[in-house]
Amino acid sequence: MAQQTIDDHDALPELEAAGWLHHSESFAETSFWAVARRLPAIVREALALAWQANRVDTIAAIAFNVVAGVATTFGLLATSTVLTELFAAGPTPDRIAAALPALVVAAVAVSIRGGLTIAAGWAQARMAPQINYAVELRLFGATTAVGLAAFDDSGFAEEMDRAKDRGIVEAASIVNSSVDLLTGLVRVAATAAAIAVIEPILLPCLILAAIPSAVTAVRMARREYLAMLAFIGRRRRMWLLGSIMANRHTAAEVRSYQMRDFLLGQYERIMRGQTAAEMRLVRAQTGTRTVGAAVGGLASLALYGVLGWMLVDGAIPLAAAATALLALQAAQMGLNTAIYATNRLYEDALYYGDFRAFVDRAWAQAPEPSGEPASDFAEIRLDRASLRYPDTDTPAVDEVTLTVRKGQVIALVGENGSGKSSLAKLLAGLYQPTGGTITWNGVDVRRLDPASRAAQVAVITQDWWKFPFTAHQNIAVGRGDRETGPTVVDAATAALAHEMIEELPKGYATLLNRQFKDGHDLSGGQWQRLVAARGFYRDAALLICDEPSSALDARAEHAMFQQLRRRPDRTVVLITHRLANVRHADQIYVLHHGRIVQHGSHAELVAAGGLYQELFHLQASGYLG
Ligand SMILES: Nc1ncnc2c1ncn2[C@@H]1O[C@H](COP(=O)(O)OP(=O)(O)OP(=O)(O)O)[C@@H](O)[C@H]1O
Repeated sequence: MAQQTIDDHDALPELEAAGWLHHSESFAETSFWAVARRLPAIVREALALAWQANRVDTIAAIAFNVVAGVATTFGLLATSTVLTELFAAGPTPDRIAAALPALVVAAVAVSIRGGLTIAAGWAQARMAPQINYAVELRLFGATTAVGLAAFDDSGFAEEMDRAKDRGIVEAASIVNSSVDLLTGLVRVAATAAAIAVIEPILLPCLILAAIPSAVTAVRMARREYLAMLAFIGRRRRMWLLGSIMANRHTAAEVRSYQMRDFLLGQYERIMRGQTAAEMRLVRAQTGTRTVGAAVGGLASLALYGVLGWMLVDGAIPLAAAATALLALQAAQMGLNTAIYATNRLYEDALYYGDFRAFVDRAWAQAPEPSGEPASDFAEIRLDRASLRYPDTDTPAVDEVTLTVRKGQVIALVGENGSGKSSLAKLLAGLYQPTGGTITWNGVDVRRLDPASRAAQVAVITQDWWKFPFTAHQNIAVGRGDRETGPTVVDAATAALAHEMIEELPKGYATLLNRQFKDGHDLSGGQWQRLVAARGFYRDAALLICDEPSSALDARAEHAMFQQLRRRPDRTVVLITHRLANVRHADQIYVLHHGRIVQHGSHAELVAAGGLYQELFHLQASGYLG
């Protein structure tokens, strides 16, 4: 038989662009003119952003640039007077003496312009950190508010990455580019004013000469952005592979399964495609730049040709022609600044647009903070409640009807994938049902304020995260606003975690992450005790425990289930595969393919026969001789 390789099974399928990206693509396909039309709105938006960050700096950056522009006009006009006086007939000392006042004005104007430009740059540079501050808070405010269901959309994670990686940076950048654009335009206007005074016909020629550069700049920005969209799937895959190959948590598995060749091979294959695509982009951009520069050069040549022709023709005196030349050069520099800023602004605005769209969409998927406050928990009832995840054919929870009352211990059991965790998430309010209803003390949960309901629920999840906080913080985050109730030590003691924490190098103050100095890691079971302590610390009326003992040793498991016994003021919903631990539950629900197929007490279910009895006997037989 031929040897099978991992690639035979397409181990890493292509990562397709997600649905969330479509909006950005259609925007990116807009034309040059559409962009030009959008430009004022982008600038307005950038200024609003700057205004929110710091009004004084915003006003300073704009005002200093405008006044510097006015100084430029005066400088040029003064230069024109200087040249006229110098080129006039008469003895040289007289000519110099006549030019002197204008020379002083020109020198003062240049000094003022230089000083103001530095001051404007200072104000502009101050804005970036302040904008970053505001925008980062805005992003993470949204990512933490969005409902859990949003994370089931593959595009959400992708767009979140982009908003985080590029969107934040671009916010400060669009402000910068907008101020640069204004600066460039002010310079052009200032020099144009001087040109208009000296020789108006040169003005339209100047504008015509600038068109090739503008078109080139926008073309290049569009192509860059579209390429980024096309690259994103590949880059994401490279990032995923890179994080497997250079990660402390994966290092052991990568070595024990000897995955090195496979991972490097996959990386190389993707990298090859990516490198080729980036080279193609560089070639295309250089082509566009070359054509743009050639056409732009010819246009400038034509402009100077017009000036030369006017001079030869006697339509313009020599002094005016010399000043016009200076003004044209200054105007072209201003135009270049403006065009370069437009180019950056266009590209940055595309990224920033993604960021904004992401934040808006995330907020649209955040639970409404309105609704009536949830009264103290007495009963939660599911009536034919279903949960179907996006893009799945079958519901994970299928028309489940059950009631959980205060003081009860309820168990959910069933084989892998039968829907236990999904049902627990519905009970916890992490998802809204996609069918049927859920009522909390008789009120439809959709009418309740989500935060007041969540405050009464604690979930000890199956797939917890190792938060890089201290041991104390890892427990205390269970309820950040604790005023009464158990202390962190009480909760740790209940979860059999206290002694283990005391033995850490800095006890409760030990940082639980090896990637930082003096950081420490825990074993799987030790982490699980800490996670349970967090759940106990939350001290909620409805405690949902999803496989809380999967990594615990026999003693810790025993202690854990002692803690989970019936208490009149608390309700426990317990998910476990170790059926010995659910014997004392008031009601056991057996799930299969998302449906409740049996329910009753342990004795009733064992006596009834069926799935529960089968699973229980299978497990029990392991303990018998
Ligand atoms: N976020 C999700 N998106 C899409 N499908 C999901 C998601 N989470 C779970 N599922 C699917 O829903 C079904 C039920 O999963 P669930 O995690 O609720 O099962 P479970 O009974 O808790 O399993 P286990 O005993 O293995 O923990 C499974 O088919 C699973 O693949």
